[in-house]
Amino acid sequence: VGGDVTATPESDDNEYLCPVTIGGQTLNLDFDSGSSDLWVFSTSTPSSEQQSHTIYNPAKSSTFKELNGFTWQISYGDGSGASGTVGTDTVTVGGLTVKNQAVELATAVSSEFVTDSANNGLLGLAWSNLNTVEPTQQQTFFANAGPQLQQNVFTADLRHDQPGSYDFGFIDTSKFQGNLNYVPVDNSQGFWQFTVDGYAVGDGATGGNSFSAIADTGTTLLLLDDNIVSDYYSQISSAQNSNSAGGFVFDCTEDVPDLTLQIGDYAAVVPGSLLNFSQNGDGTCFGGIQSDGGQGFAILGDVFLKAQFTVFDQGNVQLGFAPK
Ligand SMILES: CC[C@H](C)[C@H](NC(=O)[C@H](C)NC(=O)[C@@H](CCSC)NC[C@@H](N)Cc1ccccc1)C(=O)O
Repeated sequence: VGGDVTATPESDDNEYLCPVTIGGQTLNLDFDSGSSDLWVFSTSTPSSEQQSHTIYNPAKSSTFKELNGFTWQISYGDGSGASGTVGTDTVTVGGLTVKNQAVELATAVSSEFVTDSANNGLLGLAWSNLNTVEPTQQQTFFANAGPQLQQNVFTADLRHDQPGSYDFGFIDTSKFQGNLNYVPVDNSQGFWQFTVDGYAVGDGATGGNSFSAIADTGTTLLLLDDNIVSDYYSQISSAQNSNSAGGFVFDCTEDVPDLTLQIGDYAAVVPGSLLNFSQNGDGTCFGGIQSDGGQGFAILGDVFLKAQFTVFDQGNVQLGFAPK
């Protein structure tokens, strides 16, 4: 058994949204391999915060069960967050159904979520030890689905400015070139965390120290150590770190170099075209590479994941990468 679901980018590839059916109601959610809570805008969300969101109404679901007294509260690296109550329901993604899946109803959401009207909640795909439900931590959709999957994996094929896909339970070899390159994952902190062995800017030599990174489908950009960020932008003459823009910008006319991350034997190339991320409207462009804020590991978000086909292998606790 498996599932295949379309991942549709918001403008500027800011997020990728996928239809999820919960108790017969379909909402578009942000699939997030950097967290482990499945939460939704619901009838429990204050009407002032519901705005133009699609909301889940547990009262209309014949399979919803309240988990009395259970609560959740999550904070994200960008300062956003949400909290609320918990129940279970039947959740279907691309034809793959999990019964009695913990569904977290938002009673409060931060402004970033209120104003992001295309995003009606998150479906966490990190490891269940990151789930925030109390008093009893809950399993993710992927953890619950694992036993019924032909292969205990999901894959991500995100694209620039066009729909991509997530597949659960199988690896579609038509979606990538060559062979998959696997790297072991350290899931002790709940992330899909692994080691990057070096990097190269443009066609320069591969160097640098090895560093830790997480694969995070719910983060837009490619967030790296400040030293690597400085090295990269030193190759773009007009680049500057702009407080008003919130990061490194450069003239849109510039030729932006590729970045290669060496992951074991695999050279993961992120083409310059993806590293010229968006236009600021004043002739400058915003870079796809930005600082990881010094939290001790890099966050390989959608800018990186658009350039690779990625296998999140829950059964073997490893990640697989291949060019597309
Ligand atoms: C400040 C909070 C820290 C980062 C930490 N939280 C986390 O690590 C959470 C689970 N994950 C996240 O904050 C990040 C990974 C940060 S690595 C430290 N991934 C999920 C994020 N992209 C979800 C999102 C999607 C769309 C809009 C906004 C946010 C904690 O709770 O301690």
